[in-house]
Amino acid sequence: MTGFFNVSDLHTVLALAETFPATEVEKVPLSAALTRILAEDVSSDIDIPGFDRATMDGYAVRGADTFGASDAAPAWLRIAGTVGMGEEPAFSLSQGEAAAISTGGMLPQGADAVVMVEHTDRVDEETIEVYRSVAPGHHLITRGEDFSKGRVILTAGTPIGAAETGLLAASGCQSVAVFKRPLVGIISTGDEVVPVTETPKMAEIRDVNTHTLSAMVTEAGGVALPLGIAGDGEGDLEPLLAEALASCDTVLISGGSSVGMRDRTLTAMEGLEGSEVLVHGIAISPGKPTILARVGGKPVWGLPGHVASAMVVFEVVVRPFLLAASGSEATDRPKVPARLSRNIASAQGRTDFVRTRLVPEGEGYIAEPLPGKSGLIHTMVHADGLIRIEKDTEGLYSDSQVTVRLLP
Ligand SMILES: Nc1nc2c(c(=O)[nH]1)N[C@H]1C(S)=C(S)[C@@H](COP(=O)(O)OP(=O)(O)OC[C@H]3O[C@@H](n4cnc5c(N)ncnc54)[C@H](O)[C@@H]3O)O[C@H]1N2
Ligand code: MOO
Repeated sequence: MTGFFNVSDLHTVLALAETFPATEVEKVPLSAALTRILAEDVSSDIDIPGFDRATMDGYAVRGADTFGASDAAPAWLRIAGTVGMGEEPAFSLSQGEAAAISTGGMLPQGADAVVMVEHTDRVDEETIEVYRSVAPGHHLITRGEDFSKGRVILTAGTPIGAAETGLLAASGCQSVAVFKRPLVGIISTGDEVVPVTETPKMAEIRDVNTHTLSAMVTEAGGVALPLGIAGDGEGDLEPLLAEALASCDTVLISGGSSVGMRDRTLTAMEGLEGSEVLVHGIAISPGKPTILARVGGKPVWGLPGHVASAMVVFEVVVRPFLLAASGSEATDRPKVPARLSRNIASAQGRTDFVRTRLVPEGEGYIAEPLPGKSGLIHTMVHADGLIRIEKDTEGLYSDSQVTVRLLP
């Protein structure tokens, strides 16, 4: 029987991510750029904003003209004009002058501040009283204050969220260069595994992994292509694997990655032309029986069949590869500190990922490890995050401070 001859450390496996190429680049309209990963640096074609702009309704003034102004001793200013929205003022302010302006209006030449309308009174058609002094720069956004022309405003590798979309719009990007979403073929294996459409007979189970893995691929920015269920017989997996490799950037096979008599994933991978098995066994728990092969430059993964193991391996191992392939720089999940509710034992020599619930306690959280076998999906349903226990640690004591990596 084959054994795990060469169990690799997690960091050694993760370092392999950079040996796989990123996906190609495509241009998408700005309206379709949300959640995509920027493939090139973007700079603005204009200063943003392109002019000094009022942030309050009131009067554009020269700040110095208002110094010392108060309710008891207001400053008197002459109204030189009114600024129209979207119009460049055709006049400038001289000493002792003000211009009526609305929020977003362009300051006339000579003005360097805005006084709010509620701090003024109109004496007559030509004159206002100002009751507060305003320093130069007050109540305005200066030209280029958000971004200046030609400066890189977003770098390649940035995930495009709502704010980035707004910035791209402000800088005139109608179409955006993004990495293509990696297409991920997903195959389940096992004579006992039946599709969701069937009621399992005794000794059969419904296919869970196709669905959890598809969801996780989508969440990681990929496109999932479920390809069905392969039986455990000799040659059952090969046609689906060939189909996956012909069309996909990455392939995930769940089940059959261990050392049992019907575990054929490794054999199928080794039988592919030009395949190179890079990993057979990772020093993590759950997830030790994980395989990674390179076939035609593409990663082909054999994930454990146990439902929670497959999810944890995807989260801590496969996801970083997918993000790297999508050009994304952001791989870390948010983490929160928490107080551990009980002792957790851990074997030396492997990195453990403990499924954990978070219970609010005062300003922070208690981390409650979820005991449960890795074949139980409910442990993942109830988990808010994972506690990582390093391989040279024997365990963690109750009440110790831990860091919980949040699951989406
Ligand atoms: N002698 C040993 N046996 C096992 C070891 C070991 O080191 N020595 N490792 C165990 C661990 S840990 C895991 S994890 C599993 C992984 O085994 P496989 O990847 O070969 O997976 P299977 O045997 O095919 O299935 C395991 C389990 O998961 C169920 N399964 C499979 N696919 C699906 C699916 N798509 N949806 C739902 N459930 C699925 C399957 O019915 C089995 O119950 O090996 C241990 N054994
Ligand atoms: O390592 Mo297995 O993946 O515990 O369930």
